[in-house]
Amino acid sequence: MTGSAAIIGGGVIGGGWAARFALMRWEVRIFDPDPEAERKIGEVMANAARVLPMLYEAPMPTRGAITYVGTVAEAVAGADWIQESVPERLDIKHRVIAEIQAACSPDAVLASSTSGFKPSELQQGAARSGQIMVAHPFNPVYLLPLIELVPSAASDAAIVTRAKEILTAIGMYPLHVRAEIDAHIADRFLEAVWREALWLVKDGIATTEEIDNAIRYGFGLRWAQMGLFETYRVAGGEAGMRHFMAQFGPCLQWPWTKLTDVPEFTDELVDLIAGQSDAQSGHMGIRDLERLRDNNLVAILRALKQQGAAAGKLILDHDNSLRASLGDEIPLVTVRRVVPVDWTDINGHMNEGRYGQLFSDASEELMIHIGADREYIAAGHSYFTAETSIRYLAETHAGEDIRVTTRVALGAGKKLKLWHQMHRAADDALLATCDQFLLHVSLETRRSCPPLPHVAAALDRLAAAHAEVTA
Ligand SMILES: NC(=O)C1=CN([C@@H]2O[C@H](COP(=O)(O)OP(=O)(O)OC[C@H]3O[C@@H](n4cnc5c(N)ncnc54)[C@H](O)[C@@H]3O)[C@@H](O)[C@H]2O)C=CC1
Ligand SMILES: C[N+](C)(C)CC(=O)CC(=O)[O-]
Repeated sequence: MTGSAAIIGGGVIGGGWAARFALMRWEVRIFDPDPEAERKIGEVMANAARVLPMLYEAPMPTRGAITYVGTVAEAVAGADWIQESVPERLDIKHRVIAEIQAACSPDAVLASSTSGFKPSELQQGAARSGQIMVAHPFNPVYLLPLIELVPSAASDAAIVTRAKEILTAIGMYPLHVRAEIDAHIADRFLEAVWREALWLVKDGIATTEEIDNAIRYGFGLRWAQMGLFETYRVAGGEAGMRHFMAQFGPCLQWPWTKLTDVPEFTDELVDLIAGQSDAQSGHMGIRDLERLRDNNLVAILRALKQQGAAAGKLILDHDNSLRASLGDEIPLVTVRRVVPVDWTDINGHMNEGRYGQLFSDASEELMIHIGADREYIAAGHSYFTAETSIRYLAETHAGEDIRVTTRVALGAGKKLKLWHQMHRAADDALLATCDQFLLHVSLETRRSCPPLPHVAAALDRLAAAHAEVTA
């Protein structure tokens, strides 16, 4: 699914939305009065274009065009999705929504990135409340899939359903917040943690760095994969959640929490926190920190994807939906993808083991093409690799767009010989070649045997076509 998106307000969050939509093939128009907006969004886009494709094994869709326009009306005319990401002030949001509704289609989704306002507050005085809802993202919007989708009672159910479909199609996870509440679900949670952290710094119990370490070396890792309740269920041992609550429930009466009590945000507290934060991370620029954060997120998300867990499961499903079946071009393009950060080694280039993986992926794609697919394997037949010879011809780096092409050099009886070539998309440089010999096997006897007739016939056709071109 694709369409056109209007981004109103192109700061940290609007820029992230623009990148997410454009990288998923949407045409994007942006309005932001800041004369620096184009430069800033360009930098967000560069970050996003480097890392988002690393989450996928499938080739990314063709990138949608991004256009900067001079008025809200130009941005929203004909747009299917309008994302308001102006500063967190209700008066500004009301003014901007009025301007948007004067020029947009009544059927368009009009979503706000607001961290705290309820949709009914945004709808006050609106020309058409039905199309307005909250779609609250998380920074960086181009990597983190969660969107808190919050309609009010006045929101149009059909438009909300469409909003969910669009978000899913661009790889996001719309969490439908059923009852509107200030700061939705996740920001209430973040605020609670933030308040406790402020107290701990103010009272001199911990520094900003010690608090960050308390999160990232421990429970922060658990939260990314199981969240809060599932984590605690496991912590209850064999007796599960009931036992956990019996043991820890009463503690809430103890002085363990100051959550209802807000520390005064004095200049002194701001100086204390800002000073500690400078001491902790001031040696790195914001862009360096963003890069570090993005690389770590890619590695975590890819690990979760490998396990089919939490946000990784979502990316896996989205990846599968982006996969296209092979055409009949010669040679066949069997892999088209971006090299992820977690594939590099101590030399800063792609580890040699990953070449093997890529050529193996290419063979699997070819197997699917000739009918030796999952069903065929489930029925007890497959190909095993017997010999591989790889030549590494040039360095390959994280973030590079690569493709593998495959020719059938021999397809006779149980023998299959493939010739793979790996190229960098940017300059067509030949990066590596692979000579691979496979044998058709019975998964029952684990011994070689001829393929079933339909696979043999498909292989014959492909081998003949490839031989013709090579001759
Ligand atoms: N920064 C964050 O971590 C998150 C922020 N949000 C929400 O996203 C919204 C935007 O926040 P940020 O991007 O952080 O702010 P920001 O300050 O980075 O960006 C706001 C942008 O709006 C532009 N702007 C101001 N008036 C405008 C107008 N009348 N029309 C169009 N553009 C206008 C500004 O020039 C600026 O580029 C807020 O509602 C915020 O609560 C949501 C999730 C996370
Ligand atoms: C601090 N914040 C309220 C703007 C945070 C968010 O809204 C979500 C996030 O990305 O942490």
